[in-house]
Amino acid sequence: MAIDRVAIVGLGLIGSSIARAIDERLPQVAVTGHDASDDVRGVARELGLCDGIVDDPVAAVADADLVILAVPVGRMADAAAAIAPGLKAGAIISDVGSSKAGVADALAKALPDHIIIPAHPVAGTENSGPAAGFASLFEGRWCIVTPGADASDEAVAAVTGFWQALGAKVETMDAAHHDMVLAVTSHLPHLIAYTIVGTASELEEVTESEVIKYSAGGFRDFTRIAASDPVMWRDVFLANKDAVLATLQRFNEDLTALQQAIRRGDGAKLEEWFTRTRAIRRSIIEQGQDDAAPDFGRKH
Ligand SMILES: NC(=O)c1ccc[n+]([C@@H]2O[C@H](COP(=O)([O-])OP(=O)(O)OC[C@H]3O[C@@H](n4cnc5c(N)ncnc54)[C@H](O)[C@@H]3O)[C@@H](O)[C@H]2O)c1
Ligand SMILES: O=C(O)C(=O)C[C@]1(C(=O)O)C=C[C@@H](O)C=C1
Repeated sequence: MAIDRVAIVGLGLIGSSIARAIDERLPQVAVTGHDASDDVRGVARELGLCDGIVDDPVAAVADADLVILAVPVGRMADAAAAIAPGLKAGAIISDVGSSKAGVADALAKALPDHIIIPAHPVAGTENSGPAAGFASLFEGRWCIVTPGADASDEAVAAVTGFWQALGAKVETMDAAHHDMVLAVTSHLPHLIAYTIVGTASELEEVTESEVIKYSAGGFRDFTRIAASDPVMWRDVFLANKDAVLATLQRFNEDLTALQQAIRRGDGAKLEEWFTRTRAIRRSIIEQGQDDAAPDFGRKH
């Protein structure tokens, strides 16, 4: 399945990064962009994103071999319904949503007669909008493709090849498994960051603004994550509710165990736990999966 024409629906951080990466790495591919927001379409035109930015979602996808929905998870169904009348026969519809099982169901309902191959580039930043994107975002990062049982090998290969061409490493897995793994590695960490920063800010009265003043180290790392897009993350937690709640239950139990160790003065327990987590961090670095310490000046 040749991909000569791509349509990107949603031109925020991820959609605009895909547009930039195609421009740099697949210049022969024609790209049409659409966003529901007039403002975003205006900025995308000013930035020169895509070969053309189209106001009408139906016109945006006409002739596309691959349509990528890069909208918040809770907006996937609307976006799919809006493009449905414009899709050509044989077009592949994909998405970049951070949770997969619910999105796959929504897309299958909205587009029952089309080829749907969901995907999730596990790469992003705390920023959003078309100006925040950059072409190298997917380089060396994982993209997880979650085809349904009836997906053709050809269509999966086309989406896999597309993401590899943008520099990503591709893994294929079941949507439910993806949602369990990402609940641990991405969704829970965001929930924890949102909690810590919110709690610290509520404690400002007690600490007389010292939280902000002395936020140089660990706390500052959490504030980067806690600055992530509120709408995107609202939708992720609502969509991946079961896996997040299961992971949170386990987290709460472990937190209680550490709380107990502190209360009982159980230094051995604390040291054993921290030694294990330090080893995990070091093995991530050895596997080359760390993109360095948080870079607050990262290109966006
Ligand atoms: N931000 C990340 O780190 C990251 C990483 C990987 C995947 N994702 C996923 O990518 C998707 C997009 O996230 P983002 O960070 O680019 O968000 P973003 O807020 O930067 O961009 C989303 C864009 O979608 C547009 N939009 C909303 N509803 C629409 C509709 N019905 N039709 C057309 N356009 C619509 C918005 O106007 C906005 O411009 C989300 O599903 C998110 O879960 C995000
Ligand atoms: O680096 C960040 O700022 C991110 O939060 C990126 C991150 C992640 O949790 O790893 C966030 C959401 C995604 O769906 C994929 C990637």
